[in-house]
Amino acid sequence: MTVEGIVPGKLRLGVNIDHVATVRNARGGLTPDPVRAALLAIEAGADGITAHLREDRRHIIDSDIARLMDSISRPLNFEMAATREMVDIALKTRPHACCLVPEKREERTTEGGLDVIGGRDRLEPMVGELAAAGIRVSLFIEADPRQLDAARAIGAPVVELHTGSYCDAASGADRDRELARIVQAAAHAEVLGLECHAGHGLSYETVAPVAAIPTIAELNIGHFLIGEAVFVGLEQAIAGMRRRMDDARRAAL
Ligand SMILES: CC(=O)[C@@H](O)[C@H](O)COP(=O)(O)O
Ligand SMILES: NCC(=O)COP(=O)(O)O
Repeated sequence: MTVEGIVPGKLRLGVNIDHVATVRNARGGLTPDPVRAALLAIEAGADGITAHLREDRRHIIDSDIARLMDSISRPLNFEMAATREMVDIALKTRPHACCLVPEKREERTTEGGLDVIGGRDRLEPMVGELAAAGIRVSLFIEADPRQLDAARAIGAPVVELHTGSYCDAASGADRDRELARIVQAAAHAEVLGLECHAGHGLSYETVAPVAAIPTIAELNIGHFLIGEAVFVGLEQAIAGMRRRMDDARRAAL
């Protein structure tokens, strides 16, 4: 299935619009509209849109997903917990892609990767159901080769490496260590034949070394871009990220 916005070999940018909805929900109204943000992001060069429908609907709500499906011309990457409720919503909605992420109501944001090893029996049938519906399934995991092996074993074609520990590292040495884990995991994904994405916490300061990893096909970035957009606008914020990604990838080739 050819999907507009997916060019083989290009490092794609998926813009996560969750936190436009966070601002909207702060007052319970209709603005700022995350769908308008998605349309502007696509105009600014986003290759896809990511939206996380959390169980507690703290930001993206069900009608946002429906309106995104009706409005955007680029692929929707629907982030969701691995629950029956969310699988049923995904099967009804049929987004281009689903990314299964761990979720706890008490967390401020995603705290870690999906435990595919421990949750294999529960995850494998869900991956199968979503894939059978023509949805590209990715698993949001730590940069751990064992989790990649498990993702491959249950038939997920894509993994997204959690870059939070790398982005949040307290020192240069810690950041270098976390980056090395991501580099090794991305290489392992290629050996396994898995498409490799990365995301969480990426910013202008941290994106280049991850974008330089040649086997990574897509970066999903949201919180930093929405924050930057408060000061310079969404188009300029995205253009700045796109430029840093492309410069890093070009320098690495
Ligand atoms: C999985 C991930 O890292 C993010 O895409 C996720 O959406 C983070 O959750 P919040 O957007 O609620 O912070
Ligand atoms: N899966 C990562 C994502 O979609 C965006 O994460 P963040 O940039 O909002 O931390």
